[in-house]
Amino acid sequence: MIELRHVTKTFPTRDGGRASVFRAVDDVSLTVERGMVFGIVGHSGAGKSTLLRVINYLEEPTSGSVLVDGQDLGALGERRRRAVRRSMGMVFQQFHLFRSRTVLGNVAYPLGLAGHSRREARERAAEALRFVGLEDHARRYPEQLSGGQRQRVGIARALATSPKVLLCDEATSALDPRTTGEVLDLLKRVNTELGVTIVLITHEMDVVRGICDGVAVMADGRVVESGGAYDVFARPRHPVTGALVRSALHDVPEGAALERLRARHSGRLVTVPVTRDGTDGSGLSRLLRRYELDFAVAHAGVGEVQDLPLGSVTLELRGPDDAIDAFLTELAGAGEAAVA
Ligand SMILES: Nc1ncnc2c1ncn2[C@@H]1O[C@H](COP(=O)(O)OP(=O)(O)OP(=O)(O)O)[C@@H](O)[C@H]1O
Repeated sequence: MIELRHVTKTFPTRDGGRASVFRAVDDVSLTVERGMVFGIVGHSGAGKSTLLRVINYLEEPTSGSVLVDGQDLGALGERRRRAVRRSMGMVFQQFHLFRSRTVLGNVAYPLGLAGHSRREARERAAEALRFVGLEDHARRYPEQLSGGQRQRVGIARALATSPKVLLCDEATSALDPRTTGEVLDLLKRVNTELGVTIVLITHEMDVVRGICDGVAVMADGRVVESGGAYDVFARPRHPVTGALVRSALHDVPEGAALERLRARHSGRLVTVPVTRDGTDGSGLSRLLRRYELDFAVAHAGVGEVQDLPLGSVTLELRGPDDAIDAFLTELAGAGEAAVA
């Protein structure tokens, strides 16, 4: 388990020529349970990378504490702190592989640093490469691999030392959508088959949607909300979360998209959320039948988070005005309608 208690990280800066401090991470407390895939999301500059680097003390927090399995990293001696740090592997956006070493050499490298014999290092590296499906590429050099394969080498290297935790810094941001999916599937396997806890940071909601159990949303150095991935996305309480969710689902027509819908559909438009416990298709159709309303689907964006449906459909309602009003009132009463 990883526990952050009131963690703050400041950097010296100059404010109009005056020495000042910048709070990259500002009083963050959160808990990542063992065995979880935990996502930290937010826009660029929100403080995600700094927070991730604080977790394994690549950056020492200015104040607050980081506890890993109950051990306060700030209170440990150098030797024990290094041992805890070694139990956390790291995966980077730009892979950070040695160009002059083979794939096997790259994966074996941290094992050599950790004091394993050359033979043992190579055996364990070969095992890690098998896990990521690159055993046939062991003798190649990073340049001869695709971006997705390079990242799989990066993951194999992080796994070679058998970490309990994997910290992933925008691990898929340099990859195309299909390769992103493959790397996410691999990370999910690392989690379920090897029992490794994963903390990942990303600005892509699709990454979180794909594999995260829990999520924390960061803005201006702070965690503005956190919880189960589905709950946070289904009921965003902070505008940053709302914007991130909308940009991933594209489910609520706004601005020019809404104007285009209005030009195409002369009837009343209503956007209805689709959630696991809210209006599902059958409840909606029952309600439409009850008010004898006809409809056309104007827009829809429904995806999955943690294997559960999430999104919205926008309907053009057709029928008498008073029936539509009554329908909308009932829908709003159930806390479900957002009229477009
Ligand atoms: N070593 C440093 N010295 C000064 N400022 C820093 C340092 N590291 C980070 N910062 C500042 O802290 C803020 C948060 O940076 P951080 O990289 O953690 O954000 P992020 O959410 O990961 O964004 P990005 O995805 O763009 O990297 C930024 O404004 C950045 O300029």
